[in-house]
Amino acid sequence: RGPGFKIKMSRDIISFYRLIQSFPAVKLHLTGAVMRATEVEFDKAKEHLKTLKNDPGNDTKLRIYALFKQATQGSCSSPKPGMLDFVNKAKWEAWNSLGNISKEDARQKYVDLVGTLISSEAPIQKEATTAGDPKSSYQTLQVTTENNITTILLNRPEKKNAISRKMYEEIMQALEQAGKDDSVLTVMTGSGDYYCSGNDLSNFTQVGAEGVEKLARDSGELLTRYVSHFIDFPKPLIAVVNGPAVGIAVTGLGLFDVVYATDRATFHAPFSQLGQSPEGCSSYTFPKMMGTAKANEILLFNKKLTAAQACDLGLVTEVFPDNTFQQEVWKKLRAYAKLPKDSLRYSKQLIRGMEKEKLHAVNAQECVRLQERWLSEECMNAIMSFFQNKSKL
Ligand SMILES: CCCCCC/C=C/C(=O)SCCNC(=O)CCNC(=O)[C@H](O)C(C)(C)COP(=O)(O)OP(=O)(O)OC[C@H]1O[C@@H](n2cnc3c(N)ncnc32)[C@H](O)[C@@H]1OP(=O)(O)O
Repeated sequence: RGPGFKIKMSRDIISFYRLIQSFPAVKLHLTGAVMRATEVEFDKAKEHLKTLKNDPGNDTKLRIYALFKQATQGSCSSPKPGMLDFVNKAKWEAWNSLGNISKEDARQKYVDLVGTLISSEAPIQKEATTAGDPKSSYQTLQVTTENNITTILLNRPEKKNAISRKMYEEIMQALEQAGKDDSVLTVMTGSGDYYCSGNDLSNFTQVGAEGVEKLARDSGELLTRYVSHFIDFPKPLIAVVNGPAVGIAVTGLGLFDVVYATDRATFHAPFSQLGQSPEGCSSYTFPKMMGTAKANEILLFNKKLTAAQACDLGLVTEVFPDNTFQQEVWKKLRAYAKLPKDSLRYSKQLIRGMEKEKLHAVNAQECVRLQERWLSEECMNAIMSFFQNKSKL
């Protein structure tokens, strides 16, 4: 058996490429211009294989493996591995299935197969660098994909990442893209010292000619759509809470799958102080998560939680010291992002699926109540106070 047999079949394409590289050097006894050219192509194909971005799947990997073995060692003559040695048996079968095809034929097929894989990726690479790529056109966010993780960075640090109307729209757009892209995990985090100070209160000061009723209706519609994007998000969604969180940035956490927080973070949902009522499905998720009595202190009486308290109540998964927060969290996330993508998606859908209908109903009900609240004197006074610098949370 060659050294490649030590490697598990389920590893990604990079591991697979290492497997191929670890084989003994190819010794070809070929003569003549045409055959030497094929040898050069074969070496080039090995190099090209390194540049593949997407895992071509186990069947193709087995085919590449078999062609490589046939091209370099000839027909398979090793004994068939035992029934329970699944990985080596699959490799042996792939190689053996090539029968007596010549080394030259196998080499040519290897070159052709790698060429097909590379060219099938070419349009995707081109698309990702197009100037009009929506990922690079956000005004209030920075969206990046690296190590199988798409990160949505709330990027209005000068306003403590308060969510303007533009930002609501851009977050929805970023979630739609992240839900469809090749990443395994999606992360939301904040730039600067805050995670997010919640709704930008100036959203309520831009009253058009059609009056405040229209503004309240539009805001209700916007909020319903916004929260729905979290309810329906198809893959694991993780909040990296890098600092204080306020309002909808707290209530929406019940719709994330994992929440990591720095010990500097606080969690504050000051609805009654603002003359408003809960949103982000928190009127359902918070009592369910922590019990009604604990939820009431937060949602009715504006109790601000420390990160440790939020963790005890189940709103936060784990708290980290601020000085090692980023390092520890990202190390964890990079490891999670190596897990099989589809398995994570389907598992999330099983965990959340039964609740979706209920969550949409709660969202709709909360938004109807808020439309009424935004027109109330209590709410208008609170917003005026903030902008007259009379009140801060
Ligand atoms: C379309 C409608 C959907 C509605 C959804 C329903 C959602 C509800 C909620 O989210 S309710 C929660 C709303 N948030 C707040 O009430 C927070 C208000 N902000 C504050 O109390 C404070 O700014 C603070 C405690 C977050 C931070 O205080 P401090 O550290 O002293 O910083 P500054 O106050 O100086 O803030 C810097 C700068 O940012 C502006 N800013 C901060 N948060 C908001 C905000 N939520 N809305 C608008 N602007 C905000 C602040 O005014 C300062 O701006 P300036 O430098 O003065 O221009």
